[in-house]
This record gives sequence, structure tokens and C-alpha cells, in this order.
Amino acid sequence: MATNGDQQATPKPPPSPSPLRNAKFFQANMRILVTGGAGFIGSHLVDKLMENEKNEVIVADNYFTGSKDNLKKWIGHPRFELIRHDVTEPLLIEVDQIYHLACPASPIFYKYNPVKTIKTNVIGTLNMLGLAKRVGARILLTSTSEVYGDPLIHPQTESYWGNVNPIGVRSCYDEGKRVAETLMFDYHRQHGIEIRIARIFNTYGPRMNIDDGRVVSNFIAQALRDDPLTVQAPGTQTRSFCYVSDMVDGLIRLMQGDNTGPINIGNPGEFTMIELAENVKELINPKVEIIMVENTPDDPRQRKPDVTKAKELLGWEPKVKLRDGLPLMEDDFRTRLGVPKNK
Ligand SMILES: NC(=O)c1ccc[n+]([C@@H]2O[C@H](COP(=O)([O-])OP(=O)(O)OC[C@H]3O[C@@H](n4cnc5c(N)ncnc54)[C@H](O)[C@@H]3O)[C@@H](O)[C@H]2O)c1
Ligand SMILES: O=c1ccn([C@@H]2O[C@H](COP(=O)(O)OP(=O)(O)O[C@H]3OC[C@@H](O)[C@H](O)[C@H]3O)[C@@H](O)[C@H]2O)c(=O)[nH]1
Repeated sequence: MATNGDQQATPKPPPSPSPLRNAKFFQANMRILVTGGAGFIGSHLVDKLMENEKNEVIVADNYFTGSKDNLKKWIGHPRFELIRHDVTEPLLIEVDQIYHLACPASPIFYKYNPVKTIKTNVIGTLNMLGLAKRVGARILLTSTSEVYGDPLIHPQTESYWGNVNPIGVRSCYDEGKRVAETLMFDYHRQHGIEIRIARIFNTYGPRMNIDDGRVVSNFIAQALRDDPLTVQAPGTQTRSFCYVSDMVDGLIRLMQGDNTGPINIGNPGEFTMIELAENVKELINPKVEIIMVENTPDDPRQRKPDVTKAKELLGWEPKVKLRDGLPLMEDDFRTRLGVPKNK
């Protein structure tokens, strides 16, 4: 007989959701928790979810890298609630879906307090799975392309197990997300929880912190301030950049569909960091200098998603090309930095 610990056991059916879900006369809105909803991707996701009048959105965030400012248009709205909460503590609320994003995402922030980063990924994800189990909610984890580490196959498919340093300075994030994925599947197999895992590749767009430290926000802020664009050596390392509206569309499709994932969500357009700097220079400030600076350990040398699965299973593919997305982000950064277009 299959036991709870048996990896091959058939998944149990999920716990039943609230009876209100099938109620005829009660107002049965979809109650959606977004952890990390005050951050960059989270706040765009909230905007999209709030467009549907059947959705009630609850954000839980500790404001480590996020800000209430990102959600100011929703504060006071009857279908919206904002809770100052750290996911490393349990949260007792009633919801139907959980988008679990809470986690610092920029390397300079996740390396700042690595122990807290790993606690957020492990204890935070356990707490959110416990909540999902108690109330029968479906839960989506925003995992990352960093689970592939410094990948030895290219482009990366979901079946690739990765090449991750378990004791390096990035491990609190990479290994933290890998454990978070493991926890998701263990709760699915052992308790029948409905799970969804998105492996997000580098995403950019308006509302990124100006001093977030990630490459696209750094280059745009530097170009607007007439500071040199700092390409970290050797500059031939590659990334593939997805515009945030495409990302949000992919996350919602994954949540609403029938596949657990993991599914890569990202834009396969691949650029070296030198090419990215040249694009920013040409589009935003042709006079700006590009300089080479020292890199940090374990920087992945190449990254590009294979999005076949997302296309086939979610009917999703990215629409916004890098050269169309950069000017949209430039406009937002100009407004926030107070740098008009024709200065
Ligand atoms: N943006 C990307 O390129 C990218 C790529 C891969 C994965 N992701 C994942 O997507 C999610 C969102 O990333 P983002 O780019 O919007 O980053 P972000 O830093 O803007 O947002 C993260 C949010 O989580 C909150 N948070 C952090 N620790 C918390 C805690 N312990 N309790 C409660 N809230 C906490 C922060 O305050 C912030 O609002 C993260 O899980 C990240 O790992 C992002
Ligand atoms: O100013 C800079 C910043 C960064 N870089 C380079 O740009 C590349 C991308 O660096 P970023 O800091 O933007 O992000 P990374 O791709 O290293 O990590 C990201 O991956 C996906 C997500 O999970 C996270 O958002 C983050 O970990 C790296 O090769 C880095 O060396 C520069 O050349 N100049």
C-alpha cells in the first residue's frame, strides 16, 4: 500500500475549497492572496487581477524591497486589502488562490541578508503551503531561471536539473528556490494541494526600483543620469529579458490552467550584457560611456528559456521585444528621476 512518504503515491484529491465557492446566493468572489504584491512584478499582477470585478485581492508584504507607493491606486478600494506581513510568520486568512512571490529578487538585495533570504524561501513557502492546505487554496510559486544555476545546456528546458553551487554567495536564493519547488511538489503529492510553478526568466519594466541593482534598471538609470553604463566582466554573459506585462499574462494563465509546471516563462530573445548596454545607449543616451567593471562570483554565463511548454500548455508567448519595452521603462524612470525627454 502506498504510504505518505512514497514518492510514487498517486496524488490525493485536494481539500475542498470553501462552500462559498459554489454558493448560489452569496457573493462568491475569488479571493486572491498575492505575497510580495508591493514589489515590481507583484504590483503589476495586482493591477491585472483588480481589472476583474469578481476578484478580491489581498497583498501581504513586509516592504523589504517593495513599496506601498506601487499599490497606491488600490488603497481604499473595497475589493483590495494590504497587510504588512512577513511570510516567515504564519498567516491565517481565507483565500481561494495564492500567488506566492514574496522574496527579494535582485542579487544585491538577496545577498544582503542571505539567512533571511533562505528563511523567506523555505519557511515562507512552508507557511504559504500550510495556508493553502488549511483552506484548500491553489498556490502558484514564482520560482526562477536561477534554479538552472550556471547552465550546461542551452537554451534551458524544464527537464534540465541545473548546475548550482550549493555553498556560494547566490545559493541562498538559487537553492532557496529549489527547496521551495521541492516543498511545493511534496505538499502536492502528500496532501493533494493544487500547485503551479513558474520559472521566471529576467523580467523588466516600469516600477522597478531605481536602485534595484539589476542590469536593466541600472543601465537605464545610469543613461538618464549621464553616468557610465557598468558592464560587469566579461560582458559576453547572456540574459533573455521579458517585459512585465507578458510575465503577468503568463502567470495568470498558469494559475488558471491545469498544469502544475514547472513551466519556463520568459522571452527567448538573448543578449550579451555588452549588447544590452549598446541598445540602451543607442535608444536613451548616445553620448553615454560604457565601462567594464568587476563581476561577482558564480554569475551565470548564459541564459535563455525554451518556452515550448508555455506555448503548448498555456497558449502563451511573449509579445514585447526588448527594443519596444526599453522605451516604456525609460518613460517611467524619467518621471521618477525628474529627467525630461529633451533636456
Ligand atoms: N524580476 C525578475 O527578473 C524575476 C526573475 C525570476 C524570479 N522572480 C521572482 O518573482 C518574484 C517577484 O520578484 P520582483 O522582481 O517583483 O522583486 P521585488 O523585490 O520587486 O519584489 C519582491 C517583493 O517581496 C517582498 N518580500 C520580500 N521578502 C518578504 C518577506 N519575508 N515577507 C513578505 N514580503 C517579502 C518585498 O518587499 C517585495 O515587495 C520573486 O519571488 C522573485 O524571486 C523575479
Ligand atoms: O550594473 C550591472 C548589473 C548587472 N550586470 C550583469 O547583468 C547580468 C544580469 O544581472 P542581474 O543582476 O540583472 O540579474 P541576474 O540575471 O544575475 O539574476 C536575476 O535572475 C533572475 C531572477 O531570479 C532574479 O531577478 C535575479 O536573481 C549579470 O551577468 C550581471 O553580471 C551588469 O553587467 N551590470
